[in-house]
Amino acid sequence: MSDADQLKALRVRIDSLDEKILELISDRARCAQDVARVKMASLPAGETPVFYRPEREAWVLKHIMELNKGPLDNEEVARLFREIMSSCLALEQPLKIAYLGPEGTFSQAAALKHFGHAVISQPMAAIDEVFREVAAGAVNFGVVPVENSTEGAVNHTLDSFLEHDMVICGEVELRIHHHLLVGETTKTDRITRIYSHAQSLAQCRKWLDAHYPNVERVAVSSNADAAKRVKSEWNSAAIAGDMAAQLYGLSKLAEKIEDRPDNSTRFLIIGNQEVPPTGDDKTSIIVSMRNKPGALHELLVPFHTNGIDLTRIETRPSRSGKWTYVFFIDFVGHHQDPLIKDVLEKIGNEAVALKVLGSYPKAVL
Ligand SMILES: O=C(O)C(=O)C[C@]1(C(=O)O)C=C[C@@H](O)C=C1
Repeated sequence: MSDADQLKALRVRIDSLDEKILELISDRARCAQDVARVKMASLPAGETPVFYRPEREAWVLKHIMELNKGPLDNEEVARLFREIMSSCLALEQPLKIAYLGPEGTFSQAAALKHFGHAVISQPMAAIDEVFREVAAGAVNFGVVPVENSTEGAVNHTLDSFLEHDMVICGEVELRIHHHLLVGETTKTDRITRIYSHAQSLAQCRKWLDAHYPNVERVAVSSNADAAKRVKSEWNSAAIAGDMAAQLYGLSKLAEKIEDRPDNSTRFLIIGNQEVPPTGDDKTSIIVSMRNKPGALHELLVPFHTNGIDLTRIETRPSRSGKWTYVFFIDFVGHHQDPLIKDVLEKIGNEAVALKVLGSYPKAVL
């Protein structure tokens, strides 16, 4: 067979496989519609069903990854199924998601990674606004950054948890790649100013010291805002990610300029929905202890004696008294697990205040 004939035969095969895939996807979508009907029928009149089920979504994605035999890698296969599930859920209920805007931020990329593209994503001007939109019921969920592997905690997010009653329903981790972006009119040899968010400037500090030591670094409210500014300024550049570059039509003068190649940010999904255990969960709590010597030790002992894996501990001023502090703690397990229940009870007995922010499936993607 000639190359042209081989290509033709392979494309006929691909067409026929696509038809089968389409049939199967449509079948799956009809199943999701039936699921929605069952969820609605099983509720007393007036109550809204819970369509979005993070614990089930985590199971589906993990199951697919376990079954996968290649040639596509696990992450790629899970990403495809993430989008299929996102479209199926949109048939049941289109989710509204608030994120730290403007459009093109890493928070938006995190929201789409977690929920897929079949959601209505709404940019907010500040982290606190994301919390307020969720609390007011104007959106179903919010996506907020909570920690970066290079720069540490995002304090605005931690402080917002002290002011709002919110449930953490999930987490998502995003590898953060920064690029130096310029517009069509930028004179690349005469750059005098580089815009970015303060965290991003910090994440690229060494690269900037080496390549643009004498250029002014200007911190703005977001990377996307930085990208927007360079469009109209011939002597400036921005540090931002792929989404912002695409959105504002900028090109990359230098790629992946973050100082640490593993630079990642963890985001939290906030809402009003308790998530049942999956067997592979994390829990986040806020605790304030009495201001006395050994208070932190006392707090940590029950975790240690029960072999519970702490994944993060952060301290913030409590806002209710001078020199008093609260601890934000993440650990492995679900607050409904008997062992975790026991530990929380012990801590609760010693603490001034203890609040479970939520238990949620560990990030799958
Ligand atoms: O299993 C459910 O409860 C569904 O609604 C179906 C489905 C899916 O497409 O697999 C859709 C949305 C949920 O978040 C979880 C799973």
